[in-house]
Amino acid sequence: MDQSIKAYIKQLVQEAIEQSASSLNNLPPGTGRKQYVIANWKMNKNIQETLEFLQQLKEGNGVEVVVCPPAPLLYPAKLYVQGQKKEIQIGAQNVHQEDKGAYTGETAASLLKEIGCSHCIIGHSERRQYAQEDDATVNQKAKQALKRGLTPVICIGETLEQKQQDQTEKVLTKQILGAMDGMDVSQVVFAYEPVWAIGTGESATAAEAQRIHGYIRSVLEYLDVQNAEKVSILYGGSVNENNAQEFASMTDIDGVLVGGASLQVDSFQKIIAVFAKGA
Ligand SMILES: O=C[C@H](O)COP(=O)(O)O
Repeated sequence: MDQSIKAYIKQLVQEAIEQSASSLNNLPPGTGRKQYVIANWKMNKNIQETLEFLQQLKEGNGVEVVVCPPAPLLYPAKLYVQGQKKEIQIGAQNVHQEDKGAYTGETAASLLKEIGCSHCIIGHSERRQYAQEDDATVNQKAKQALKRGLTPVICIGETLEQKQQDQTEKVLTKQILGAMDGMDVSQVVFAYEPVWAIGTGESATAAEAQRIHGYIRSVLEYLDVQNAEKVSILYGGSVNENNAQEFASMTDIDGVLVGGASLQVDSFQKIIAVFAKGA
């Protein structure tokens, strides 16, 4: 990273720390930005469970509700919500970066679009860990998703070790600059998911998350000062019906990406209701 970027990032970190105190003063959430509640089911649920869940799930009342089931369930899920005329969107958990070809086991963005997906999660920490996806791959996948009309939900976040070594801002900056290379920031959604908070029951505090979201927005401003304010930045990591309200009250937290608590329709619906109040 060249020296001028390093100096700029240092300044951003300082500003984000200073701003975090003022942004905690109960400012209204998400100044006009879309509010999202996204379910990432990971490798859970079968067809019957999916349809039962979607049958019970109500619309978002101004919140963008996106359900991301495993790949084989995307099409039945889409057909079901379409048949019910429900404003619930269906998103994929992954996409391949190439248009088509000899990529066994992969799914093309064009096919996801054809079956009615609206969004695609990209760069989830589990993909980074188990499928060795790096920032360059995330960038290629996000470009491919956009090319085919899917909104990328780009996941970033530090590990526990990186947090303990005070590397959070540095790691996030690298992930953001890598993911956004040659891209228009206004076209994507970001999800800040600290790896240490995923599936552990130990979420970031809302204040911590707000400070980091403010920092992420500062880096987006560095890339595109005009559009950074429009980008929805979601928090993910042990969100549940009990802590959702605290996250929703933060000015730079524009929704949540929910794993475990999205598997039960009741708890997921309660999280949606929290964000619908502010939407
Ligand atoms: O994509 C969702 C995240 O990995 C969060 O999962 P979790 O809510 O089970 O911690």
